[in-house]
Amino acid sequence: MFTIWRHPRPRGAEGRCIGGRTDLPVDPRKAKRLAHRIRAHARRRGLPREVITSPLQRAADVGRWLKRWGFAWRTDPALREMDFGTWDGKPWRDIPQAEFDRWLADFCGFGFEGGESLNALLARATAWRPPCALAVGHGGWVNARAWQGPQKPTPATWPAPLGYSKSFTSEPSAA
Ligand SMILES: Cc1cc2ncn([C@H]3O[C@H](COP(=O)(O)O)[C@@H](O)[C@H]3O)c2cc1C
Repeated sequence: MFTIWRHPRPRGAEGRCIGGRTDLPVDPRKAKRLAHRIRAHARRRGLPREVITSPLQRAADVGRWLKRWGFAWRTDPALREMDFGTWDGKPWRDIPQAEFDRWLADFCGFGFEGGESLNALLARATAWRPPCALAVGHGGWVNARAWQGPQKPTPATWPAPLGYSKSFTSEPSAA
């Protein structure tokens, strides 16, 4: 079993398509606050002081605080948010409606011009093996890990992301 937190609210995300290619900063006080909560979570449950995070700073900065407090911290690119390709970082309003409609028409297979399809994210998140009980990552990744199917996600069934700094506990996927 492992618990993954979504990173704190980053700076500059409003109205933009922010994915695995856009490395937004996070307020150090917010990163420290989440790190405190993760440390308390580990202490309450007697968990090893070990954490793994996405390499993107909005998640990694939480790992850096925990490292200062004696945790073993490492990053794993497999925890990155979905790569939205040429859309990544752009204001949603700047993405042509026709392109957006192409995505909605092929929600899981659409590749975002040089990015990663939702199918690929689902495969990546499902296959991930937790090396420790504590992780910090991203909203889309957590949704992909939590997706139970059997149907493939659609624009109507894809859930809203976990709130910033909120957690999800997942059973290790049975191999
Ligand atoms: C299919 C899909 C649709 C999304 N729409 C937004 N996000 C995701 O990408 C953004 C960045 O996530 P974070 O802030 O946690 O790094 C958020 O809007 C989140 O919901 C999506 C992710 C996926 C996979």
